[in-house]
Amino acid sequence: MTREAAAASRIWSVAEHLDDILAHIRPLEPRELRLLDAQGCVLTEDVTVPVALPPFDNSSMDGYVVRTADVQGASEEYPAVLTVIGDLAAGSGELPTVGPGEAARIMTGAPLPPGAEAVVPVEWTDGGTGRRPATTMRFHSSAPEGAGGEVRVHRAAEAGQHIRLRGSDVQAGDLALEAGTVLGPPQIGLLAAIGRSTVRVRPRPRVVVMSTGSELIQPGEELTPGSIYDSNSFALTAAARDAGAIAYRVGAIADDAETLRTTLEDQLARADLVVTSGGVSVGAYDVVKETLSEFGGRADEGSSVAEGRVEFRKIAMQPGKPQGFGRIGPDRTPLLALPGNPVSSYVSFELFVRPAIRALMGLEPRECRMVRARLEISEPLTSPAGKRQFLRGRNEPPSQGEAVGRVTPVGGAGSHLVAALARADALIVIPEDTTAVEPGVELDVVLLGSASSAGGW
Ligand SMILES: Nc1nc2c(c(=O)[nH]1)N[C@H]1C(S)=C(S)[C@@H](COP(=O)(O)OP(=O)(O)OC[C@H]3O[C@@H](n4cnc5c(N)ncnc54)[C@H](O)[C@@H]3O)O[C@H]1N2
Ligand code: MOO
Repeated sequence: MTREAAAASRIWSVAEHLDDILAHIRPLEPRELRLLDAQGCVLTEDVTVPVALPPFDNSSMDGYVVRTADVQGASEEYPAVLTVIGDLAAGSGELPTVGPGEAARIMTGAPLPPGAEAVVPVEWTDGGTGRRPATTMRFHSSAPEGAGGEVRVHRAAEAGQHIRLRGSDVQAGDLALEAGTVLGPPQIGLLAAIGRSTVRVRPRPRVVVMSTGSELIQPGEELTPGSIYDSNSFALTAAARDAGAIAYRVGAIADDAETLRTTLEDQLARADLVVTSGGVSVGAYDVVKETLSEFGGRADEGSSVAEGRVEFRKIAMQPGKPQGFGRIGPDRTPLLALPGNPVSSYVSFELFVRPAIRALMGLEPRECRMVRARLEISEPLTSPAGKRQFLRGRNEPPSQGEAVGRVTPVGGAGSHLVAALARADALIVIPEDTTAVEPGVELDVVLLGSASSAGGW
């Protein structure tokens, strides 16, 4: 038997196919990116703090800076009466010295002037009005003569009260973020706070999504007899973005080997990963299989994948049985060829493409949002022997007192059921050796897409 024939007759498990894909994917080389372009990416450098945060002692309240001795024992009945010598706003440069019997108005974040020992919030004073305790402050002037007048302080303050000390967040030389950190919003905020404008990360992979099939019409155009709208290129591009990639959608390519080959050659220039849909089963027009089995192939020894060819396999799963994987072109760009049935291609994305994108980003590829749930059905279900079945379902988390949640199938097992897929938020996993499932049985459930990252409020 030829190697191709042997490969074609072998049935791969879901795990074997994924293992093979991941064994042939290396994380992308790190690059220096601007902060917002690095969102969701893995940091590849240890980032140290160049200057302390906060960079200077500053007020945590709008109020007055005082010397503690001046306000000792102060009360509403016997207020401490202080002369106001100026205004300090956040960003103030020149600072007046606060002497005995003096105070300066200060805003949150403004630097502490010399002589000041504590901040009394404006609510502890009359706000300079000579009346009842104040609730707000009005702008005066940074000039001492403009700030004017007196303030009555109604409460004592301890040294350091309402003051944020220089370096109380991080000190110069501290490790701000360790290599390996995934940059979410707070990490990007910290990098900006310490003055970094760019950072070294593994970039988002560029994923080219191509659907194939002469029957495909782009949404917005007229359907002709026998044609259908190309939905896979949209679903897969959206899924690639959802997984963190920069995704390029290439509209449907006709079932023509030459067109497919030249389009692929063009697209390889901007691809870290290529995803195709359709043309991988045994039909007469399955050009993806025909074209890619040969694409960039070399006659040397080793596996097809190492040679820069795409190998087509049968996976013990439903939907998603026919799959192709290989590395093509001069850079040996990984390519996953997914089956054309819309549910099959989307399920294949979640099982194989999402981990591949994560691997390229340097993230843990197999991080799977899996929960256990009890199956809510009225009649027993059957499942094909020897295949792992992924039924679409709606998942409900456990109610109070329940150990596991519930999952209800949506639509049937048919891999053309896009409307049911759009109502689903989970895949119900029926193991290979299970051919019948009873109501109430507990099963693994894969939570789909970004729905799974919702916080547990
Ligand atoms: N004799 C056999 N026939 C089939 C087998 C088999 O083993 N023996 N496998 C079936 C399975 S399982 C699947 S899955 C499909 C895979 O087919 P292809 O990857 O070759 O895909 P196509 O034939 O191109 O299309 C299948 C189906 O999906 C529709 N489609 C394709 N692309 C899109 C798109 N971009 N948007 C929306 N819908 C799309 C297409 O019109 C077909 O209806 O093969 C089975 N057959
Ligand atoms: O992938 Mo087919 O069963 O996977 O429709």
